[in-house]
Amino acid sequence: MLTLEAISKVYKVGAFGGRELTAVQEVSFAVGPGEVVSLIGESGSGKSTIGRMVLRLASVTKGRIVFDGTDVSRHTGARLKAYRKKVQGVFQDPFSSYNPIFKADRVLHMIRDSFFPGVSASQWRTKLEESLDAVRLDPGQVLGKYPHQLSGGQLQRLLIARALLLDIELLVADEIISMLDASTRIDVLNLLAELKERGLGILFITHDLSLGHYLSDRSVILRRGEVVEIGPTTEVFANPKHDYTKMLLASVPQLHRKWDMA
Ligand SMILES: Nc1ncnc2c1ncn2[C@@H]1O[C@H](COP(=O)(O)OP(=O)(O)OP(=O)(O)O)[C@@H](O)[C@H]1O
Repeated sequence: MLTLEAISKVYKVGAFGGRELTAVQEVSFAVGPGEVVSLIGESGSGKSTIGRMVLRLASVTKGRIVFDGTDVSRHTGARLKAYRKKVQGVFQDPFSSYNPIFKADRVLHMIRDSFFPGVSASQWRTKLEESLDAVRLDPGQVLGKYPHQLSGGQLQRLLIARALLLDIELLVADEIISMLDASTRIDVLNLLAELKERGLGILFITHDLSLGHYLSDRSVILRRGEVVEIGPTTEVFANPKHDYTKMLLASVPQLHRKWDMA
């Protein structure tokens, strides 16, 4: 479904854009239908830049993003809009995705305006109910409410419902549970697992190895913009080959162990 072929991103930085920063260097991997691929790395390793390139929110400096056999990396206009019907993203901070002066479900109605202008009110209502049902939200509890009246978990689910309105094939989930409390995290992770069962491909971006492990079929370990290790998650976690992966795994806190000051 999605294949990244040696994609690179070079940002112009410094005064007047006089310097270049290579944030992502020749990264290649694939995400298939019903597959969860974790993209794991420390802060600044280039994870979000890759997610933003996949979502076509950042331009691709070099390489190709192939989706269902077509290079989408330079799509614009109607072709980009068609791609975005299939590929959507949800990000870390659910609160920043909402305008506090509008009701939260405005994010859903905006999808109708831009993608389904011809759909009748009753057809839209059915579609809305289906997508809220898929993320296990009760319409009565969330529709007509302002963002501050909803929890972080509800807002994050609403954003996933928004993506589902479009019959997406791939979801880019960029640190979507980092800001949620522990019990809501498991809820959202379980929801992603259900969506995976229905055939949705998920690119799960995280700096947290334990979260990366929970859901994913394959893991891509990123360091300073380059892939250092890639493979089935169980193998990468049980038998890490690269020193950087070993270091990341060693730094995961162990619940049964106390912090050793020595
Ligand atoms: N718009 C931008 N302009 C210039 N440099 C950028 C831009 N966005 C990101 N960078 C730089 O690119 C590198 C990779 O950043 P990116 O946000 O992709 O990393 P990340 O792994 O997602 O980090 P985090 O987990 O902290 O979000 C960093 O050095 C960052 O400073």
